[in-house]
Amino acid sequence: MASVRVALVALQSMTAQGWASIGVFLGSIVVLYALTNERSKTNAPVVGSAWLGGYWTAVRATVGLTGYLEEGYTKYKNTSFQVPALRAWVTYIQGDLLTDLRKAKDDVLNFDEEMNHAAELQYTIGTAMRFGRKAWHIDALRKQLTPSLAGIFPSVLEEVQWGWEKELKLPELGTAEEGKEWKEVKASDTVLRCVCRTVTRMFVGTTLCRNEGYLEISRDFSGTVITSGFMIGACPGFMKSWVSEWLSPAPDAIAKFLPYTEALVRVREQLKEKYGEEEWESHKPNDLLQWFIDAPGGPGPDANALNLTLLGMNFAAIHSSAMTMTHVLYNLAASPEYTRELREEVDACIQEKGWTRDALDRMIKLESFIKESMRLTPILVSSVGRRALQPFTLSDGTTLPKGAHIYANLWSTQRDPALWGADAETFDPWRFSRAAAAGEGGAKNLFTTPTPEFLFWGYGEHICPGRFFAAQSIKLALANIIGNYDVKFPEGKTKPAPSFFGNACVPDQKATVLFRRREKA
Ligand code: HEM
Repeated sequence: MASVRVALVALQSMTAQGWASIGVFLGSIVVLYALTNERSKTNAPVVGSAWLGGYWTAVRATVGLTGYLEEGYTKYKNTSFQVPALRAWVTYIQGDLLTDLRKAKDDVLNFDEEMNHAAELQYTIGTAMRFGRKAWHIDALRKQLTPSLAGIFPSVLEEVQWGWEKELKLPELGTAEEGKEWKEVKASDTVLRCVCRTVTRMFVGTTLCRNEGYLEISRDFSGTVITSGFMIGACPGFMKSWVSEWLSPAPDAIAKFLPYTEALVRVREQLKEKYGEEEWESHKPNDLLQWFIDAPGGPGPDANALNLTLLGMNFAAIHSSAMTMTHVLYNLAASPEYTRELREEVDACIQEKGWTRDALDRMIKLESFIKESMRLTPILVSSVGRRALQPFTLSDGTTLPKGAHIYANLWSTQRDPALWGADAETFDPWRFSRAAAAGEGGAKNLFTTPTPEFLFWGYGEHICPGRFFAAQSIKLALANIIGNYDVKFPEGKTKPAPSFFGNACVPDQKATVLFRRREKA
């Protein structure tokens, strides 16, 4: 309050000269903004207003991009349109134009450059960690992680079950504490903590996935990168490097993470020497760090390079999975009628196959429920972001100059009645399991299959390589919740609406849900 009072007094005593200086400063920011962003403008129609170089629309789109996406989708179906953002003009495509985006190679429409620009990675993380430059780490995810999903299933299961027990700390049923068995927890925090444990177990194994210090750095890192990237992105180009001096989370996180990575690598090298090359093969850990060390073309046991790449992977994996899972958990807590049906399926599969991957694969309704949540509450409202490295013309005649930014309109596509039926806006949990049971759609019903209608994981060459792991972990965590706990919203509360920030669709960060142990017959 005191600082507000000081500010008010300062404003009241401001001279005409003071006001003029503030006006000139703000005006220069808008002019600089307009001049810098003009370069990314295309000849596509503008949705919103080009007034003040688009600055006003850009400010409004920061928390209301979906409104512009819907307007553009309705007006320009199958063609492109553009909306200004604080960091640049962005061209959105939809419908048939997705084929252009899928076919374009990186030397024309580039993934890395767009990710670096969107999250200002060169300022927030540093150039050494730029997202997709080292293809060896993507190869490791595709060639090692996905085929290892069955092998790592028992450890992921153990971490999921241990993590939820640890975070919820529920009293046993029938103990003195009975009657207080419902426990209220902040949903987004609890999910983030559990997801971080699971991801860390897969990344570096058991040594660190229960180390609270390590988990804290992992959790905080991506969140800080995202928020500081947004703030830096909103500044005119000449200020970015200066602002990032204050905001970049990279140096701190890299320094804190390094001793852990060094210790892990050192122990592995010592063990390798002890066992000898041949025996090491059957003893070495089955985790991401080891796949990175062994990756052809990778850095080998260079702890500095591995440290940066692991942090980059944290950035890609943790908040994306946690936000997705929180959206799904809200849908679950909001619908006890669906939980009953899901529980029947989970119980039947576990009874027949135990807690195995086979059982999980048979939970078709659960997968449908999760996919429906991903469809209506995705974590990004536009995806498949690319930056033009050279001029490129889309098949509707839109010309992208060098430096232009292009995205697929995920939000409107995933809720278009022409693609999903008249009830496109309704949460229909069995939409995909029903189609599968009717023999319609085949693999299109799976929650990991990208299609031009389901852009949740991206599309084309850079489709998320972690999606099979992410989807399996989320499904497993949900099956664990349904099988072992009851969950609902507190009395009088319903599912909270997400909030929108830039391109992100963020599940409510404050809402609570109630958990209790499930009473089993
Ligand atoms: C629900 C969780 C996740 C979501 C929604 C998600 C979504 C995405 C999306 C939309 C892209 C861009 C694709 C494109 O532009 O076409 C992407 C790329 C990527 N994702 Fe994920 N992701 C998730 C989890 C993960 C996990 C768990 C990992 C690692 C284990 C991961 C690693 C990556 C990497 C490395 C890329 C860059 C691919 C490249 O450079 O070609 N993601 N993800």
